[in-house]
Amino acid sequence: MKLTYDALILAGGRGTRLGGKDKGWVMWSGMPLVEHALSALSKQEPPPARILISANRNVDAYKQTGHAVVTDERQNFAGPLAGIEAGLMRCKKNNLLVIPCDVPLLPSNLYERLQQSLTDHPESLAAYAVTSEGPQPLCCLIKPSVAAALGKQLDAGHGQVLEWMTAIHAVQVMFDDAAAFINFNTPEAFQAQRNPS
Ligand SMILES: Nc1nc2c(ncn2[C@@H]2O[C@H](COP(=O)(O)OP(=O)(O)OP(=O)(O)O)[C@@H](O)[C@H]2O)c(=O)[nH]1
Repeated sequence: MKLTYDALILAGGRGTRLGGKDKGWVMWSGMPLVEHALSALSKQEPPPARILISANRNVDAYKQTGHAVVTDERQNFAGPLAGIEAGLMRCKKNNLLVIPCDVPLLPSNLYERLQQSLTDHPESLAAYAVTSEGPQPLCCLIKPSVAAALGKQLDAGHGQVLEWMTAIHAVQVMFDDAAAFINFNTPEAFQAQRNPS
């Protein structure tokens, strides 16, 4: 029997390196990044039972995608973990696949590989992607039972994602295709990808 899971698209950041733009609505290859993220999720096998969008601006526009929008409980852009915390408040049963909105080329086996690794390591609370370019801790699958520990971590002022993943002994899952995890977070990154094949 295949497991059911939910997904969370992180689109709640400041977008400072893109001049403060709301990254989910920045266009690339004919679509806003949030639509690329939705497309990447629809290609997962199986696709998520439910998709949540973590956003702190343009909430009504995100709702127009037809998915539930979750805003951070913490003020002033406390970072991606604050978005994950708010997502987990709405997802108490299923594992949660987290993806950032600014990684539009994600592989279609992201969920399958991360879930397999959690199945292989049942004691683990999370699994995240790693490529030859380094860890990609925001491309992760987490168990809902981690919510309380995450809240405490944030209360203590520790917002670093990799630090948290290390603290909870998350499993690393190696993906060969580093290009699939390219982060579109600077004007240069968009420029470099202007003509995708
Ligand atoms: N919910 C939520 N998501 C965030 C927050 N900060 C960053 N993110 C998301 O986390 C992912 C990685 O974000 P970063 O690139 O580190 O930060 P950013 O704010 O998007 O961009 P910069 O300000 O240029 O660093 C993106 O998908 C962001 O939308 C936050 O405070 N809350």
